[in-house]
Amino acid sequence: MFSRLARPAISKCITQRTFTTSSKDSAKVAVLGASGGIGQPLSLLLKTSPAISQLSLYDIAHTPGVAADLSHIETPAKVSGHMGPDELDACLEGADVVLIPAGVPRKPGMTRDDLFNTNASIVLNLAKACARVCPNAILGIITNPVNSTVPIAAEVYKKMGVKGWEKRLFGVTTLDAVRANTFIAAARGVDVSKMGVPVIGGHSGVTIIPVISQATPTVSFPMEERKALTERIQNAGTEVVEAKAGAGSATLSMAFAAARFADKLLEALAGGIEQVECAYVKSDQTDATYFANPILLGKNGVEKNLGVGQMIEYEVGLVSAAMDELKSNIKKGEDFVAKNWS
Ligand SMILES: NC(=O)c1ccc[n+]([C@@H]2O[C@H](COP(=O)([O-])OP(=O)(O)OC[C@H]3O[C@@H](n4cnc5c(N)ncnc54)[C@H](O)[C@@H]3O)[C@@H](O)[C@H]2O)c1
Ligand SMILES: O=C(O)C[C@H](O)C(=O)O
Repeated sequence: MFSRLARPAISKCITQRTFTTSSKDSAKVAVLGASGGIGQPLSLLLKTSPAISQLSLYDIAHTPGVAADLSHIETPAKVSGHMGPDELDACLEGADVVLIPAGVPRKPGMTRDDLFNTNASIVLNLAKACARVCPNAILGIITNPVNSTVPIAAEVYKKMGVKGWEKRLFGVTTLDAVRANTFIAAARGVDVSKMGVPVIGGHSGVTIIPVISQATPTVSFPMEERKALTERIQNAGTEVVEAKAGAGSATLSMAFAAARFADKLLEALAGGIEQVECAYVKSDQTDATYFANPILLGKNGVEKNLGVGQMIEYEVGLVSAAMDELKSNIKKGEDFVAKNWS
């Protein structure tokens, strides 16, 4: 019942930042929403990446200050700050990777879907600019609700005739795996830097599905404890929102997660060692047309979708329970672009 997949290890801590590629492969990375709670610590972590030669920061506010501050750090990446729509194209020109944490976060009592009305149009407009200025860049969307904002960006790319976007568009769900690794390693006293737990599905409530039966190293739990851990991982975002009591949602752990995703992506794009990370992508693995599971990253983005793998009955039930919400979130994003396209 507890079968595991033969696939490269999913978890590698950012503190083990080992790049096999040389600086000549250095990339331009753009962060849209760079002055925010996620944007600032994420930009800090990216500034320390040996794989980045140019860090280009965009926001509607405060970017000159954030860029000036980061530019004093004694690492090679050159930093530029761009503020307001007139400077968006300059930020994106020549970008290899664009990370988008622009948009409003939750307050206590809200669901991620409650952010749709504000964040959908932000992502639509930013995706339009990316499709026009850097259509071949890899796009990593952090803005919630991820289950819907990724389909929004996809519809924009389709409408603007961008080819091959399916390999380059990612919903960044790395934080779910980071949390699963942390909680499960702690529950079993395992070295967290060696823990790898795939988290599949989407990025909200029941659509977050930790596949504990595929954890490496193997861990075993009685069913009650397995359920409790699963629910804690599903509700971890809300745990932070409530603890911050109106001051936003996860920012520091999210910045760590997005930087880890970027590290792996940049290593893979430069032709280094193959990397695996769970991410929410265009998918034919289930009935949902977008689905997160382990992805083999390569020179062009998605090298291979590694699929959901074998699961125990409990986890199969979690996938079934997620389907209605996931499909409706996807449709909501697609319908939004259809109704608001101009
Ligand atoms: N994918 C995940 O796992 C995950 C985790 C945590 C948070 N999030 C989401 O990330 C988003 C950002 O969270 P935060 O805590 O950084 O919020 P924040 O409010 O601290 O920062 C958001 C930033 O976006 C900027 N912004 C707003 N509209 C913009 C636009 N049109 N163009 C460029 N920038 C714009 C704001 O000026 C601000 O600096 C939220 O939607 C949140 O729900 C996702
Ligand atoms: O919970 C949130 O609203 C932010 C983010 O999606 C998270 O999982 O922390």
